[in-house]
Amino acid sequence: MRIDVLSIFPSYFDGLTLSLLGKAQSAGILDLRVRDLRDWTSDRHRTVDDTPYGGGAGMVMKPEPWGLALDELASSTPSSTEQRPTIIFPSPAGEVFTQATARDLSTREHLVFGCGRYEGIDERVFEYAASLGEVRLISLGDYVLNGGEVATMAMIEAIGRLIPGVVGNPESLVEESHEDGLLEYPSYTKPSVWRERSVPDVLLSGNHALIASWRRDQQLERTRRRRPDLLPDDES
Ligand SMILES: NC(=O)c1ccno1
Repeated sequence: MRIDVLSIFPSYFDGLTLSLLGKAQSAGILDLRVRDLRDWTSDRHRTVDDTPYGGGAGMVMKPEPWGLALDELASSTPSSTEQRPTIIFPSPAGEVFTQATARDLSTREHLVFGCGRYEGIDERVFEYAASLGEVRLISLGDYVLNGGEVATMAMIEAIGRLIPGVVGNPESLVEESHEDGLLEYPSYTKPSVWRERSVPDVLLSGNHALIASWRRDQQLERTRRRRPDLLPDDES
């Protein structure tokens, strides 16, 4: 998978060279390229924003640098695919990002993330981008960040770990929160007693059927308590 990121703060993404995603890049599984949007400006001050038409506080990101940058990145979609790129703009006004979104996007060949700043990006950029690929405005949740960088980091991690070969043991992806629609069961490791707290006896029983049943019950209990909205109708 090829992932391009456009940001005026490219060093935000230095952390993506670490750990599993860093190893995936070294192994050629993930081709991550972070670019400075200012590289597509032409004035001495490398200007990317201006005042909003119609008045209002703050500044709006100018369309010109975005148009030039998206033209270049969208035209460099890996030749190995017929797919047009999926162009993602993190936005509190977008669809909510879920594990299903991550799984869907992990099947794409080319993702382009556009990180807005200030009061946002000129609306015509989203309209224009639709001529280059599939456009998705995506939100991490109902709150506002100062820009799209943190949301992009989170999405790249959630998507990247689902790409085959990134996580060593694919089995570890199966029993996770939200994979089966429920919150995951509690986990324990040695020592069996810690500060007078014991590991549940069932996990020491060696009875795999009993352990599986206990874990499912724990998932339902936790989901019922913390996220009743996720419960399937027959379990609510
Ligand atoms: N809620 C979000 O994902 C977001 C992105 C940018 N600002 O807020």
